[in-house]
Amino acid sequence: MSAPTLRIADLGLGFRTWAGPVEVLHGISLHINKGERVALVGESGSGKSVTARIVLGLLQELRSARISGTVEFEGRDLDRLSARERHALRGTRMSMIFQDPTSSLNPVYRIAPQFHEVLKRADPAISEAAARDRAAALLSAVAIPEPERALDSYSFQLSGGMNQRVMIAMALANEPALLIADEPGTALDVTVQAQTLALMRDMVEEHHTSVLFISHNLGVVREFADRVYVIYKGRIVEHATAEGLFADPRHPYTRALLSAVPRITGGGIPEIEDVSEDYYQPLVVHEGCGEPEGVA
Ligand SMILES: Nc1ncnc2c1ncn2[C@@H]1O[C@H](COP(=O)(O)OP(=O)(O)OP(=O)(O)O)[C@@H](O)[C@H]1O
Repeated sequence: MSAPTLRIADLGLGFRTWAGPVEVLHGISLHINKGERVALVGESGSGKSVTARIVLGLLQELRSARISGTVEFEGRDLDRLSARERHALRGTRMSMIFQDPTSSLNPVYRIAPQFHEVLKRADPAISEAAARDRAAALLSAVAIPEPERALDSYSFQLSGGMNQRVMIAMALANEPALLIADEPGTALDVTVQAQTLALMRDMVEEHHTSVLFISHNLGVVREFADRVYVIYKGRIVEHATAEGLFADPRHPYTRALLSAVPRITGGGIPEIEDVSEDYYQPLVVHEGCGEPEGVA
């Protein structure tokens, strides 16, 4: 049996800061099998983005960060790879979609040369013409009506929704095994956000891409994810199928989150003000969550 796409075991993270050491992750474990869409959901500052940055191999380069535990990507321990090897994985075997497309599209270049750069990461010899053909096909696949025109545009000439589509097409251009999606669509209006998510779901289903979906938004998680890990202050507190989590939330923190949602608009995650000792209760794992593939 093949290894899971991602397996994180007992991941710890601390930073040295001017005010002294801070511990940010306290032994996180999670896995994503091939083709699974897994959400990491929690309030601001709980440790979602730093987890993603470790998976991408970015925090390993930061001298103030101290990382412990294991991160295996397609069966390979990231710790045993060189910085150059980790760099080579980004944009090829794993890629990232950010909440704001303008942060990953360069306003100074038209879309076509940006696709060329992306495709060159997996195929350094690809010609400009071949890259353009491939990019046009990718843009058609994400339902951009006039791909050739979009390729000759700058990102600021395209609508927010179009830019999201371009970004999804670029992120999937090299057929990554893992897509990390950090709050996709929150910068957009609700209709565009829903379309973007539906498109992303179709694309990853078609290519059996695994997804680590990082979100504040419980409504979106419910729509998109197969399984969910709820994170609270650097600890996973509940692990469930998406269906199980919403039907039967068991950890006090998850319950507080879900009961708070109807009171705010847009399904976003509220800051829970009544912090309770109960939120530090141990991890709750629901039945039916499965094990990482290939692990006895
Ligand atoms: N370079 C750093 N040095 C010190 N502390 C950091 C650093 N990067 C992140 N942190 C801290 O780590 C914690 C987790 O941050 P992280 O960005 O992962 O949160 P998050 O769950 O992604 O929040 P949000 O939803 O707001 O993006 C925060 O308390 C943050 O201040």
